[in-house]
Amino acid sequence: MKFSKEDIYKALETITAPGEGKSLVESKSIGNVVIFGNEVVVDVIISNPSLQAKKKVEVEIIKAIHDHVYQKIDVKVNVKVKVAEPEKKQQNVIKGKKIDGIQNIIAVASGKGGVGKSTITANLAITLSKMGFKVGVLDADVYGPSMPIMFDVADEKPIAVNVDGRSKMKPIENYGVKLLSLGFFTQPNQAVIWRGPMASKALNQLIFDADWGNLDFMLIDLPPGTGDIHLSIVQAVPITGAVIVSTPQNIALADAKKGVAMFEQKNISVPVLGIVENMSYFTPAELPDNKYYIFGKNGAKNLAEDLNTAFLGEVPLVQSIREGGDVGHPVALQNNTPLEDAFIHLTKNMVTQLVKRNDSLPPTEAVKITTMAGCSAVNK
Ligand SMILES: Nc1ncnc2c1ncn2[C@@H]1O[C@H](COP(=O)(O)OP(=O)(O)OP(=O)(O)O)[C@@H](O)[C@H]1O
Repeated sequence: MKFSKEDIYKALETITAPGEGKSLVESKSIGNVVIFGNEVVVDVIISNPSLQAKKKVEVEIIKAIHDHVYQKIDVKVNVKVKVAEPEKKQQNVIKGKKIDGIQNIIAVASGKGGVGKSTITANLAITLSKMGFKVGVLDADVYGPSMPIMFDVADEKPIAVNVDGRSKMKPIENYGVKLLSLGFFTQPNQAVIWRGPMASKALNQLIFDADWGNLDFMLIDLPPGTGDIHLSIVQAVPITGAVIVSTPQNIALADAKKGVAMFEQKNISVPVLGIVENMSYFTPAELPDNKYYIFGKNGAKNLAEDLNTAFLGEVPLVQSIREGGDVGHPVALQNNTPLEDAFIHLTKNMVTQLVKRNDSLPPTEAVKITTMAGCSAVNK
């Protein structure tokens, strides 16, 4: 049976592009169609990153070609996820005032709430500190600042110190990490309603009116979502790169994709260092060789591949991670355990991506951390 590209395109016209109300052809979702004898390869680009959406479009394409052209065609479908193309020139521009003494600022974000962004931030910070870096954490999660509990300093209050004739807030320090959080200034049972400008003013004070000293890394734990606060922070602070945390679950991945798109937007242009998959699988203590993929398998890994960003690593769903956070003793403080290893792996990958990013940045816009390349943490 002979058939042409036109026959294939006609068949593809019968399929509606998800969320577009037009056919795959009309919405320009078909990247390419190649025919090799009895084999047809279709490249399709969709905007929904979930595995279900990819599978659905693949099945529809195969069926349409079989129904409308010929039953026995061997159809191969390559599904790619559409990413908002960052403008090449803009990508390396770091916005905001440089903060003296702070070398690299990393925003940790998630699209969806409750995926473990704060847990990952706390453990990354502790791992960086164990590797010998000077680390600070700014808890900017205005909706639920949890860092004071995770660092076991919930009852502390930052004091004012005099720095060069100016009064500044002194971060609280524990586990080798300096910490400031909006949580230090609110009552634990008080529901504070922050308006965007008010929250960003408070956060600006925690950044610029604080005595952070010299830091290799400041990690900013952002609130979940892609809102007002994020915009205020990225405009005020020269963020070196963003780390996106997601679980492998479809709804979390869809939100993580929005998070990546937010940082890559033309007027934000914060380089995304990569994606961390949290709660990748569960292993019961009594069956240490079994892995249960409760939220789905490899979702964040696939998303990272689709979005052409680095996959930084996976962290399992483990009771001790939750307990460690709740009692103020994060698991990264452990020595010689699989969980310590997981966070070391994650942290090394993040630093490696950061070094790559800084290498490609003009020297005036980002302070290179390649001076720390001698540190065993850096995989160059
Ligand atoms: N890998 C994990 N294994 C077990 N529990 C986890 C893991 N990661 C996070 N948790 C637990 O899940 C809950 C939510 O985590 P966390 O507060 O870090 O999420 P978040 O994304 O920062 O939430 P928020 O939306 O409030 O910012 C916490 O109780 C935490 O201890």
